[in-house]
Parts: sequence; structure tokens; C-alpha cells
Amino acid sequence: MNKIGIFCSASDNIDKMYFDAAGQIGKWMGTTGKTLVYGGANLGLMECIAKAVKANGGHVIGVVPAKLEENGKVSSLPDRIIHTRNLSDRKDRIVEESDILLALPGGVGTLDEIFHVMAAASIGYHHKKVIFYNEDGFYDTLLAALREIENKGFGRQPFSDYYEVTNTLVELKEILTI
Ligand SMILES: Nc1ncnc2c1ncn2[C@@H]1O[C@H](COP(=O)(O)O)[C@@H](O)[C@H]1O
Repeated sequence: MNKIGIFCSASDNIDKMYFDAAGQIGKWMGTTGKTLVYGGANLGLMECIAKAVKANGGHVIGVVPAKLEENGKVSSLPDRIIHTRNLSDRKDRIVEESDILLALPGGVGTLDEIFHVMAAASIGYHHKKVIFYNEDGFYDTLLAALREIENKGFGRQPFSDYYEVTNTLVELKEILTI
């Protein structure tokens, strides 16, 4: 996997451990020559991971909707900026540009992106998976809810077709190396 789409928090008011992990993932991506595809904002974990990828020799693509450009929150780090009209076409563009999607801890923006990818996969728009980086059990509750939904028969296919879970950086690197 060379082009890794990453969804993650735009908040700066989160525990330092999340920044540490994002920095480690970005460093690994840079040193292994990966490309980061992400939201392109100069905020939170997004800026943190882009900085680490760039500092270690990786390539960075920011996919930025017009509204966010107007707000002046675009990072100066991306090697390439892809402009989109709105949040919806931005999500499609991130999926198109990426080999795989990775969800780090985040809020509603990140959740929206995760579910967009899985919903599109469920009706055959693509076959790319979301990898949850379940740092410190961050996604335990959401994953339990997904299991319950699936167990009650609401999945058309096994949800494992759409996502995988990694609990450690070592596991994550193994999946992204395939
Ligand atoms: N201000 C923003 N600029 C660019 N991208 C953003 C911004 N806010 C949210 N996003 C996208 O959504 C997630 C982060 O949202 P959270 O609610 O903090 O999880 C991120 O992946 C961006 O693509």
C-alpha cells in the first residue's frame, strides 16, 4: 500500500498520546516512502501527521473543499492540493486517491468519513477497507455498536469486508506494508 488516506482529528485539545502516535505513524510513512492523502488542514492530528510524513521524506496530498480554503485553515505542508467543491466530493476524492483508508482517533468529521467509505463499499463503489487504529481502545464503543448492528442482521455482507481493526503500531505497519 503506497497511498494511505488518513482520517483524523482536527482538534488541538486532545491528549498528547494521540499526537505521539500520529507522529510515529507519519514518521514511518515518510521513511518507507508512502504518500499521505488527507484533509489538508493545519489543525490537530492532521497537521501533526503531515509534518511527520514530510520531515521524513514522504509525499503529502491535501484534499481541500472550498469552504475550508475560505476559512484560511489550509496547511502549507502538502506537495499537492486537490480542490473540491464540498465535503461530499472531497470524501470521494480521498477514496479515489488512496489505496487504503486509515482512521485515527477523531470526532464527527472523522466518523462521517469512515462511514462514507464503508457505505460506498457496501454497495460496490469500491473495494477499499477502512483500518481503525484503535489506540488505547478509542474505538471500542463504536466497534461494539457495529458488531451489534451486524449480529442483528443489518449488514448486507460481513462488515469485515469493509473494515479491519489494529490495536498497535506494529499491527498497523503489517497491514499497511502488504
Ligand atoms: N477545518 C477542517 N479542515 C479540513 N478538514 C477538516 C476540518 N475539520 C474537519 N475536517 C475533516 O474531518 C476530519 C476531522 O474532523 P473531526 O471532527 O476533528 O474528526 C478530518 O479527517 C478532515 O478530513
